[in-house]
Amino acid sequence: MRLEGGNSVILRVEMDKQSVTFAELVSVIGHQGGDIVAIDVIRPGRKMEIRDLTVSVVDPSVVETLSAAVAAMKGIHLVNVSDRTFLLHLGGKIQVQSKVPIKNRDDLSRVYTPGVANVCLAIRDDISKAFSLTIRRNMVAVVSDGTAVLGLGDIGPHAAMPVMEGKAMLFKELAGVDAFPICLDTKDTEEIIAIVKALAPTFGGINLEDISSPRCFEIERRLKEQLDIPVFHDDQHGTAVVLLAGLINALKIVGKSMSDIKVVVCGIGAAGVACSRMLLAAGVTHLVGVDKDGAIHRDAAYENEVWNEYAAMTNPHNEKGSLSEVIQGADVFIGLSRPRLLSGEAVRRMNTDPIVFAMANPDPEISPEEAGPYVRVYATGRSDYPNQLNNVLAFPGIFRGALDARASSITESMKLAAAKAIASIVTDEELNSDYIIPSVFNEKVVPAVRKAVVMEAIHSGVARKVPGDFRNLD
Ligand SMILES: NC(=O)c1ccc[n+]([C@@H]2O[C@H](COP(=O)([O-])OP(=O)(O)OC[C@H]3O[C@@H](n4cnc5c(N)ncnc54)[C@H](O)[C@@H]3O)[C@@H](O)[C@H]2O)c1
Ligand SMILES: O=C(O)C[C@H](O)C(=O)O
Ligand SMILES: [Mg+2]
Repeated sequence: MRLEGGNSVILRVEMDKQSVTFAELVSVIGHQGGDIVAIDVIRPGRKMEIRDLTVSVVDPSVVETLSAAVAAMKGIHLVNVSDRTFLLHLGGKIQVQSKVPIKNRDDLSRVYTPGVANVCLAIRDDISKAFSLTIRRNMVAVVSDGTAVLGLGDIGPHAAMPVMEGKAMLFKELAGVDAFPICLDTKDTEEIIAIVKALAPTFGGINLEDISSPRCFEIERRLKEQLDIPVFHDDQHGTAVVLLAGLINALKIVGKSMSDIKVVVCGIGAAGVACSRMLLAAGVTHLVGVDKDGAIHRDAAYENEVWNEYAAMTNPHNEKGSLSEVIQGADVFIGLSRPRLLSGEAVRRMNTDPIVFAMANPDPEISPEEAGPYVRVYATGRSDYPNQLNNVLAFPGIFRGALDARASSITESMKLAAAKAIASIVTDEELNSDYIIPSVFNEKVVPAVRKAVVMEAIHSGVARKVPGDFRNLD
């Protein structure tokens, strides 16, 4: 059995108490490398009893032998073995909830016909009232076509849904933004643009997610042109914001500056292109991008037009070759590609105090175990290692700020301000190689990002409203 996210399983067992004791069961599980961390009695009984045992294992590969040993015990019927992560997904992770109860005719006639009609007419006469009188004010669409889901690739719209539901949960839990996942059964650029455009009256913002490159660039650009609400491709810009925040702090640890470092970005897709642009805007000059066929350089004519633009703005020495060649002497590696593409041996050939951000999800380009002996600062996109560089640090606060300022778009300066805000949460006293970026659970993150985004929205003229808590600020 493959354990998904966490090393524990739930065994549902039916016990015949006349032929087996609980102590015997505990002993068999312990013998097989399992540790019972929780017990729930599902159906009590004097003779037969059903219990759910949450069993933690250090090595997930023992689950099969452990289950077989339990199933083989006299007086035990192993009803099923479930992964806690799968159980958590039963029936999906979010639901729609009403804000007001409907208890009587009076309530009914106000939330619904006839009362609702006047509200509709008020919006017909002044469309901006949709922001005050409907869910639009606080509602974001999380839109995916399932073509670049995490690092899993094109797994389709149905399989993408758990990630999109997860993003919606994070919006709500971290920033109070209502978000709805929408997985589209089309990969056609024109169709996606038309559908999202048609959906826009329902939403105050559009978060594009896990749409593969290069289509994602065109889809985002065209939707930004056509819509007057923020359109934000999270894998590009959320990632770039967090990456910059992490790099600002990592460079303080190694005492290097943006203008002096050589950066190698691996995976020049949605995230890789946007992160590279962000780094160039932040002052990096020596940046080399590497994709499947090696370094992106100016002597090639790429079918992917974005790579031709990329070649023009990066790789100052027009380096060619594979990742293991161009990594030579690099100060920073940024992985936004696939698992296990970087070897410890390659990291050994980087400059002194190498910084490795292996951000592919769910499995990084190099594991912490392999990178450990050679790196000075190491980060991944995952929550189970130190230094989680994940766009979840950015998108909730960015949309919170954009919605509160009723911004018509999210500008470059809003993103830059968000990156600096995230970086600044880690104080100089706290900063160390295992703490370059605040935790997702750090309660300062969303307010700091929101504030930075609102201020910049006002300065850059895209705010259509000044939130109450900003009215008396200069
Ligand atoms: N930590 C985060 O916050 C975060 C955010 C966004 C994306 N990511 C991760 O980054 C990866 C890319 O995401 P994306 O949305 O940009 O996807 P994408 O499909 O747009 O880009 C992936 C790129 O990797 C390239 N690639 C594939 N094999 C390669 C190889 N052997 N060597 C070099 N490049 C190779 C592909 O050609 C493509 O250009 C995924 O693993 C994703 O989970 C992480
Ligand atoms: O979903 C994540 O954890 C981050 C990012 O959006 C990704 O696609 O990997
Ligand atoms: Mg994503």
